[in-house]
This record gives sequence, C-alpha cells and structure tokens, in this order.
Amino acid sequence: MALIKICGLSTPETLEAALAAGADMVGFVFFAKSPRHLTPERAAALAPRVAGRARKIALSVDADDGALDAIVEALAPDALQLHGRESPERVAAVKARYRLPVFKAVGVSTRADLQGTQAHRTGADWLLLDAKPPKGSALPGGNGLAFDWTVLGDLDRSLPFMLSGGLDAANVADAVRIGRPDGVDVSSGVEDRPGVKNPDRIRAFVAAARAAFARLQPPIPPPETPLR
Ligand SMILES: O=C(O)c1ccccc1N[C@@H]1O[C@H](COP(=O)(O)O)[C@@H](O)[C@H]1O
Repeated sequence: MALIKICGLSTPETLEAALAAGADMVGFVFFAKSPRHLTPERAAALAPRVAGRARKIALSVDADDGALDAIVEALAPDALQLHGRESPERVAAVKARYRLPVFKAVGVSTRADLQGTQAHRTGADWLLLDAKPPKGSALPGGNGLAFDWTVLGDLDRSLPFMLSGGLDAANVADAVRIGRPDGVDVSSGVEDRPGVKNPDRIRAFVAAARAAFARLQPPIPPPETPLR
C-alpha cells in the first residue's frame, strides 16, 4: 500500500486531524530554523496522542548524535527522516545507532539530480525526493515548491521513495500519476501560512492522495522494506 505522510505537525488539534483523516505517517520537525520546529519536550507531549494510529517520523537536518539521542528519547519515532547533507556514511551510522529505518531526503530540480540518490541506495531504507530549495533559502525543505515530476521516469527504483515538495490536494493526483511514488509527503500544502496547519486542508489532501493511489493501474506494490 502506498503511504501518505503529513509533516510538520505541532499542535494536538492538527495532529488529531491527520490521524483521523487516515494519514499513515505523521512527521515532526526538529530544526530550529523551521516554523514547524518542535523541541523534544513538545514532541514528548504530542507523541502519546499517536498511540499506534500512524507511524511517527522524526525529521532532522544534519543533527549530531546528541540532538538525535534527545529526539529519539522524546518521540520514540518509527523512522528518521534525514533532510540535510548527511553523507551515506552518516546515514549508515544513524541507522546502526538507533536501529530505525531511515528516509534520506534528496533535492531534485533536474534529471541530473537523480544521480544524488545513487550514493544512498545501500544505506537508506527509503528515499524522499523533494524539490531543491531556492538559493539562500533557510530551509532545505518545507518550502512549498514542486519539481518537474516527469524526471522521475529516469529514477532507479531499487529503493522505495516518497515524493514531496509543493504537493497539495489539487496537484497530488497528477504527482501520483506521473511519478508513481511509493508514498507522498506534504507540509506547506496543508497550511494557511508557514507552520500553521489547516485541518480541512489535511483532510482534503489525505482524501485526494488516497483516491489517486487507488486509481493507479497497475497499483503500487508494497515496499520490500516495510516500516515496523
Ligand atoms: O517542513 C519543514 O519545515 C522542513 C524543514 C527542513 C527540512 C525539511 C522540511 N520539510 C520537508 O520538506 C518536504 C516538502 O515540504 P513542502 O510540502 O514543500 O512544504 C517534506 O518532505 C517535508 O517533510
């Protein structure tokens, strides 16, 4: 089954909206420059609400072991999303230290950027393909920008991948049809403004993504590396 992730949740109300809508994964951002940033303490307060209804994904950007230790202890995530410039060696070290599946984010603008996925094929469990941030952006992701999904025709699909970057309820059907990802991930597209999630937009996104995956022929097979 293809997976739907709502990222950057930071309040009980919007977390509940994502869970009730049937999101498979809920993402929590640990990156101080992000408007969606959570401290480990705030994450610890939100975590029990998930209670097995979805997988908890901890997003970090070039975090060191100390920061990741605090995040893992507070959230008890089901997987780690590494959204910085983590090397394949760092990805492998994080995976070994926490014994958790790792989603490695790779920025895409053109076909040539797909080369950047090759180095992560042995270390990461999943790829997360996001639009490259604009030059000078404070955030390596979560910018609400999409990339040209047709380049995904050239992707080596030996790892499952999430498609992200500028998705919303209106364009996710095209993204799924063109990119045939194993999952989709959204942050800005379910917000009223950066960091402020909108429950109606969350519900609309989950419904649109679910319908888009259901229409795909042939359907997306389950990934060989399932999450726990
Ligand atoms: O959401 C953030 O603030 C964020 C910060 C730093 C790195 C990644 C971040 N979010 C991830 O970016 C993509 C795309 O988001 P958007 O839908 O275009 O806003 C998604 O994978 C988020 O998890």
